[in-house]
Amino acid sequence: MAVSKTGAEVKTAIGLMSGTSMDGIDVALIRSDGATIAERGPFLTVPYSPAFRRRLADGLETAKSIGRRGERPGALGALEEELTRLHAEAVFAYSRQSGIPLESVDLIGFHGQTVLHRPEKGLTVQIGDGKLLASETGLPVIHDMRAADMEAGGEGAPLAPAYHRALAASLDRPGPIVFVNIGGISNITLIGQNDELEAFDTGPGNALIDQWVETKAGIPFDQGGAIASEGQILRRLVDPYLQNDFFSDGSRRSLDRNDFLPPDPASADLEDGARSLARLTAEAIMKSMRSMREAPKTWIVCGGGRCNRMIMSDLSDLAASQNGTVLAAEDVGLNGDAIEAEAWAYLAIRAHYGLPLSWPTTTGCRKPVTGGVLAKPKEA
Ligand SMILES: Nc1ncnc2c1ncn2[C@@H]1O[C@H](COP(=O)(O)OP(=O)(O)OP(=O)(O)O)[C@@H](O)[C@H]1O
Ligand SMILES: CC(=O)N[C@H]1[C@@H]2OC[C@@H](O2)[C@@H](O)[C@@H]1O[C@H](C)C(=O)O
Repeated sequence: MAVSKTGAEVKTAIGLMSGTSMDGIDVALIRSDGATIAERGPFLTVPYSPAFRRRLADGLETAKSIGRRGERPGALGALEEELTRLHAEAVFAYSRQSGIPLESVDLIGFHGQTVLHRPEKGLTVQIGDGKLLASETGLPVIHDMRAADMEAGGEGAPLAPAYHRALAASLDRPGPIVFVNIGGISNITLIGQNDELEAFDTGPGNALIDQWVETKAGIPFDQGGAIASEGQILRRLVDPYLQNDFFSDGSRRSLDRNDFLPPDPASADLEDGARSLARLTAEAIMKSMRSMREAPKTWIVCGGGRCNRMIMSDLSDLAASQNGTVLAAEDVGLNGDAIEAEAWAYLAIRAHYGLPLSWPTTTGCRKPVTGGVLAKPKEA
């Protein structure tokens, strides 16, 4: 039995993330005592079929009518069951492909799929049946990690900051360090010189770009930013988004996928739209950063948006004006696709030890709060 410097036993957890891009299930593994990272395991992504992605998109529409987090109107209950079974299959595929036996795993950290996030109403809904996943995999599952934070007055997101801080501690880079996750929505975590955290969502990530290129050209995303690289920035597209109250009133720190909607398809050609929306992602990050107490020296970008070279070059130029250096996660030895799934594994271990998952400066909760609901597999 491995015991860490803090005296707590090192646990092995698999993390499962289905993010706002709704492109598939990310699977990762972490060994930790809930504080330091002892090991990061291999990573697997299991893409959803186009048909399942469409059902998830329909599920987001259906979920708009939810008033309490347990409600599952229409086909949402059936979707939840199928999503959970796909997660169980992803766990088995991960074990098979990595050669890691499930008997060596202590816990699963299960995010599920966010179908509605209305923090102003104290409502966040992730579909994903923890009990079913526990019985399918035979492993204890920690799920519903956003709920306790909301009950403590937080917005239920972002929760990855605890893990970003643990990663920052393992890197030999000048601080302050900021982690920038560019998924469907973008979010950041600043780790200050004294290890204090400041975190929030910053606006659209790739979701608007994905919707734009899908509508205009029938393709799911702008690979490498190739389409954007052929276009011009249209301020008439970018600026109205930056006028959104989210950036000025400071009352919200987290976003729903539907808080920002794509431009009218007739408003620009394919390339100019993609270029303008890539610019928007970078400018929204910078605009949100202005409220930070310290200017970061090292920027580490994770999530699929780091593969869009136009987002990365815009962000690099904007950060350079404040003496910041922008790096992709891979430049510092991390896997930029794996970080959110790793975070859910790490958070499961923290939840197991009753350690905080969120703080007033990350989600707006009243005091540091742990979370997660444990679902145990039935005794054989
Ligand atoms: N090679 C690539 N080039 C450009 N963009 C890419 C590439 N690969 C992925 N992306 C973008 O990244 C998105 C997926 O990112 P990611 O998996 O980080 O999001 P997510 O985890 O679903 O979202 P969130 O972090 O908001 O929950 C895709 O929808 C696509 O827009
Ligand atoms: C409610 C919800 O699912 N929020 C997600 C979403 O995707 C990115 C951003 O918005 C972030 O706030 C969060 O996910 C990450 C993993 C988090 O909680 O840190």
